Amino acid sequence: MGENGFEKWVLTVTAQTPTNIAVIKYWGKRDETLILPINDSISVTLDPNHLCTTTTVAVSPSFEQDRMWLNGKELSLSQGRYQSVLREIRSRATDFEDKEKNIKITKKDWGKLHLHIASYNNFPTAAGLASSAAGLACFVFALAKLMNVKEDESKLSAIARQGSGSACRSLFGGFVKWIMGKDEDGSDSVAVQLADEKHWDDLVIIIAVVSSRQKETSSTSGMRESVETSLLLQHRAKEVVPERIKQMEEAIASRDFASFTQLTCADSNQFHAVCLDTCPPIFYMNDTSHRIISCVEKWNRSEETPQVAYTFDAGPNAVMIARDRKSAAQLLQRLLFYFPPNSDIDLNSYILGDKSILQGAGIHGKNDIEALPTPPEMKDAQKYRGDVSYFICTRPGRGPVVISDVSQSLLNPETGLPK
Ligand SMILES: Nc1ncnc2c1ncn2[C@@H]1O[C@H](COP(=O)(O)OP(=O)(O)OP(=O)(O)O)[C@@H](O)[C@H]1O
Ligand SMILES: C[C@@](O)(CCOP(=O)(O)OP(=O)(O)O)CC(=O)O
Repeated sequence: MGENGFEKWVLTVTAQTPTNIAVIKYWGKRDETLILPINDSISVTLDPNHLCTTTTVAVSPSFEQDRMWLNGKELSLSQGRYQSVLREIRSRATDFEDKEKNIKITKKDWGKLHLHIASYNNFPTAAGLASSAAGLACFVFALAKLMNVKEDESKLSAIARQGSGSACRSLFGGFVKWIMGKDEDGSDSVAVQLADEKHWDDLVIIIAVVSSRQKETSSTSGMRESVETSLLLQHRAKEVVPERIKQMEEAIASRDFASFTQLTCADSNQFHAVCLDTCPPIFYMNDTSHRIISCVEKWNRSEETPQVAYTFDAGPNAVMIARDRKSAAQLLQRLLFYFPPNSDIDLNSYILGDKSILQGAGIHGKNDIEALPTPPEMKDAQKYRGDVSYFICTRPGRGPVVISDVSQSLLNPETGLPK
């Protein structure tokens, strides 16, 4: 290992990884431990400038056990999923040498050395914004870099998959497909990139973080119950998704927004229909979610061609994908008309992310929100003030990167403890 006799060195790597939103949903496993799905899925990676996980991993002979801190609080790594991922990564570690620092770690050493991991999500954790996807992908990506794992992103995706299914799609930017695979050991259940983030860069994504008090069923247990009880899920996985995957791949390749929207909305609605078809039924969307669907559907129908796609994961938050900046501005006007902020909230904390969309919508202050006209396609002018906590404006984004700027490390380079 270290050859300086003192064994005091700490070696660190910091990485940043995006989150993703599925447009053809993963819902249901055929293997719970390996996390193998019952159908393929497709996602869009979200811009890490607005939603991302940053993780620093460190190794040192002075560490006495594996430890992890999430958003500054220590959490246990004893959970089966973290253990599977750590085992898989360690088994692929290769020799590492830093002559300058006089550090040498052999493949065998990696099995004995302990790790410190500190991670930070720049958005709320466990709020239905897929923190587990970005988090587990970053965990795997950063450790793979530290341990000199020489496998490509698809191979790493098969490891991230064992931490959380949707995490495997966060190993790539742009548009990503998780191929369900056939092998029993899961080696062919991997993510691949369909197109990078520049392929369709007109798209603008607006997320409505919907206020919700109720505790939701976790994705893991929800999908287990659906597999056990929903006949609609069997039909969906066998008959519906395979066809939709083909059509979605074509829609993305040809930037066909009308087909993209039709498929995205239909698939989100079918996923929530499966939840209702589960016994006992699972309700992820709430009244606000339904109002957002209705607003987008009415607007799309009033236009010659669809302007916005919507999709909802295992929670009430809406993710809306607009055709371009102009339609995103018009969407934001509609959303702010129906869901103006409470009086104690300022505009700056109500619209997060790419605030330039606000300018496009002609909204410079809260007064402009109050002055918004009723959207022409709507007769109902009722407002639902405070039903949305905040909006995030973003776009399709890039995949994981290593951050070489040491000032961004979350662990102290001397002690290996959180800064
Ligand atoms: N940065 C991270 N590093 C490692 N693990 C993380 C990280 N962020 C989240 N997690 C793990 O994911 C869990 C939260 O996942 P959960 O599925 O409940 O919420 P979510 O992913 O934010 O929402 P959803 O899956 O509904 O979109 C955390 O309790 C933690 O175990
Ligand atoms: C509705 C979804 O977001 C479900 C995500 O499920 P998870 O990946 O969170 O579940 P586990 O594999 O059990 O960790 C749809 C999707 O992302 O495809």
